[in-house]
Amino acid sequence: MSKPLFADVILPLPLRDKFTYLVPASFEPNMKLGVRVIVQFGARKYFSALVYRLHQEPPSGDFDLKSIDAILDKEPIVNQAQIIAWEWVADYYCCSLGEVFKAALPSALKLESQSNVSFNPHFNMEEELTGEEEALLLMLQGRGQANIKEINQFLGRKSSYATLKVLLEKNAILIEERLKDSYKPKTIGVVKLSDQFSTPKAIENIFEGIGRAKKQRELLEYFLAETVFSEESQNSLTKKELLEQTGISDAVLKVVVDKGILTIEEVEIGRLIQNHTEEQFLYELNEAQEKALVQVKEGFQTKRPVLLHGVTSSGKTEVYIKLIEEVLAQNKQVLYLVPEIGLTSQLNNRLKRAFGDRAGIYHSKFNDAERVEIWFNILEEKEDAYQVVLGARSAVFLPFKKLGLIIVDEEHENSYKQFDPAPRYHARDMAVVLGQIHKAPVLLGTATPSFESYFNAKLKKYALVELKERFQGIELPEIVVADIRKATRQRQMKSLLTPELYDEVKQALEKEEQVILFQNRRGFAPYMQCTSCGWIPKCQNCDVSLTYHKYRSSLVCHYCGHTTSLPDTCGECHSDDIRTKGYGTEQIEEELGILFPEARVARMDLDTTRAKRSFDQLIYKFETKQIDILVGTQMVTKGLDFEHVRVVGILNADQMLNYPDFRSFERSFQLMAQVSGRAGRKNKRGKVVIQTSQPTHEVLAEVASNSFDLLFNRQMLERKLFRYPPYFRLVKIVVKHKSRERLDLGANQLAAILRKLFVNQVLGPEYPVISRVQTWYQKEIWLKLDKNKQLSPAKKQLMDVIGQIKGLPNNGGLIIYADVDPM
Ligand SMILES: Nc1ncnc2c1ncn2[C@@H]1O[C@H](COP(=O)(O)OP(=O)(O)OP(=O)(O)O)[C@@H](O)[C@H]1O
Ligand SMILES: [Zn+2]
Repeated sequence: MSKPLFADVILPLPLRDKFTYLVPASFEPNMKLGVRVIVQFGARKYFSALVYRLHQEPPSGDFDLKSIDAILDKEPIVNQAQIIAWEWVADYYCCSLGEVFKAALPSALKLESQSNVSFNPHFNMEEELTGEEEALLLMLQGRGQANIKEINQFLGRKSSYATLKVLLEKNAILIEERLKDSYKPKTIGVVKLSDQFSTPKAIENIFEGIGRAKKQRELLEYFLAETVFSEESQNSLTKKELLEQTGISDAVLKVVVDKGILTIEEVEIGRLIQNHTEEQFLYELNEAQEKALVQVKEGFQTKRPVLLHGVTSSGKTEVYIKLIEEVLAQNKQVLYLVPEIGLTSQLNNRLKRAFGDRAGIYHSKFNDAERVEIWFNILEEKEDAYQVVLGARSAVFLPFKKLGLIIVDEEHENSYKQFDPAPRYHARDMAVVLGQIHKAPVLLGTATPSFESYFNAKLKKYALVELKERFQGIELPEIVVADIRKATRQRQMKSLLTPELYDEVKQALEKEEQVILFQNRRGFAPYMQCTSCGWIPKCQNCDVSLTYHKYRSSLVCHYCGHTTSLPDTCGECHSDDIRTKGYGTEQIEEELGILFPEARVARMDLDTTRAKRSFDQLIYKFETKQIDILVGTQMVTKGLDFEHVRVVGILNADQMLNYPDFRSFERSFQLMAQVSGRAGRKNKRGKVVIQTSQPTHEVLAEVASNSFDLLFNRQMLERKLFRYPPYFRLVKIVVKHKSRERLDLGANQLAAILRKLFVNQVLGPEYPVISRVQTWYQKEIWLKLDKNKQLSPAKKQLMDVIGQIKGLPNNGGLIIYADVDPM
């Protein structure tokens, strides 16, 4: 007898280990790395797990070794390069492979015990069944589908898996129904003559069956005229065309079908081939771009990532497009990352113009079926697979096989970092790793580099290429700093606008030019306050004030969504004089309507862009000048390319500059330079007005003179002194508990052990700016690790300590996780 085979599988759980199962002998021939299997875990739970390793070493320990219950895939659904990347993510970001697995796969490819079970329509009814099996099948047939819990209830058992397994083997049910269901290929109805009318002779008698039914006759006549009697003599019409052209109802067609004259067949069509786009043209690069292109390629030769630092509107995108063209010519794939979904539609149009249907988008707002289809297209290298994938963060997990180039646009953006849940990965850094795995060049592009990347360039870990001029040689916008306090003192404020900004907006409108106004607060007012006692309405679940949203006339928590109506009286002193404080985008929009009644104003923030296409619609309207002034949060700042924007206003720079974080100056600079960069991109120089009550702030002077190096050098001294990135590596350890006392206890225990191990590299525990979110109190401990020392052992120690603390009695209900390179 041959030795038994074992499979180590990855379960979609935050557990650190791999789990070993026995492969039943009958499964052995079909067992492969990278296929999904159904396994039992714990007493009652079933999961789809991924086969990670196959071997013949029996696991040690005398526990009850379970077998694999079913194999879900014929072929692997992930490739080897992906697994290597996952291992890196799990190791570097201190999480389990299971968590990476969970994040990487479109959810339709993960089924858990909630999965739906349904009756298999192809089931052979002659098959012998027990009474219970039959009852269950009847139930499934009647209801269409049921989840495992419902089936347990139906059978009156804790676990019905044994029964399901038998039915699965008999081909009576589909467990992967949720997968099949959402991944069902899209079909269209095609109408044909039924077989008995396949000869011309038979057609002569075709109307006999119709009799005098007028509508049926009309329908059939049209069908015949367009098919057998037409010049092209095609043999079918789509149902849609037939009904639309004749204006006859579906019911009439059904009668003709029931009479056995016509048949309708459902034919699969690719879901993604929606609008075909022809490749049109590529722009010729100008001299500066051409030079940058050559330098980028030289950088690639050295096998290092290249940082392309080009001012806003210098034409970086066109340089990328040229590079992509060359990679496609070698028949390789390109991954083009952008920090936000909102950016994909403008860019996609530019890519389609150059590469037609070879370019396409992938991101998390797509529905499951679309994502699965893209996944398999790429995995199986199908004909209509995108060769250029434009995507947000999650696109790094696609099953690429032959990546020839990775572009990370706006590489400085924080939204590349996943905040919650694990894996808390940074897509830019993962792109660099993917580049190593695939031996593919990596290009990071931005007008305002992150300090991390710029530092890497200074250390020659990255090659640096610069583009210092705007395309067409238009000067960068003129930046004016406007003093809010002075204007208020002199009573010159026009509502929320300083006279400087008001005048610029007014002039722009007169000349039919466009304006962007930026304020990083949505809602009407960030908070309300009682004028007599100072009381501020706060969220019941979080330690934050509630934001006033006027259009909903309610107070909303931006951390947990908790919504309440407006208070009539103060919660403390019962005074009825409660006023709004500060202002968000909603208020600016309203005020502009009063200041410039003739202007068309629109707002772009989370509240106005929830619907799937709303963002694209706003951009389209602004592009086509149906909007004069666009008010928005950071959504308006990045990457967008508009022709007619002349004026950009930053309503309040103080909030950014005063934010308590070691990166706040770096971020303020990036944000202000980026939003300014939307002005004067074509034809004429733009103008930017920054409103502030600290007009002499050095960061503002640096933004105004576009002195990135000045800011960088100054800030880097501080980073070194206070041991912050990019000199040191940070790990933030977040501890949460519903009880404040238990949190304090657990956090202190953890910090004490960490101090023993890491001595003076430990900071905290401390409450972060917001000490309670969604009813959880939270504290943070920070590790500052030496970059030149091995990180892996330190992280392993850390994870061990975390496990140890969680396991202590009294620490139930404590959540602890590590966030490596927190943003
Ligand atoms: N060689 C070229 N020929 C024609 N048009 C060009 C060329 N290069 C750039 N442009 C146009 O100039 C504008 C700005 O270029 P692009 O959007 O590529 O700049 P960018 O450097 O990516 O800017 P940002 O950093 O602000 O996103 C675009 O409308 C682009 O189409
Ligand atoms: Zn809240």
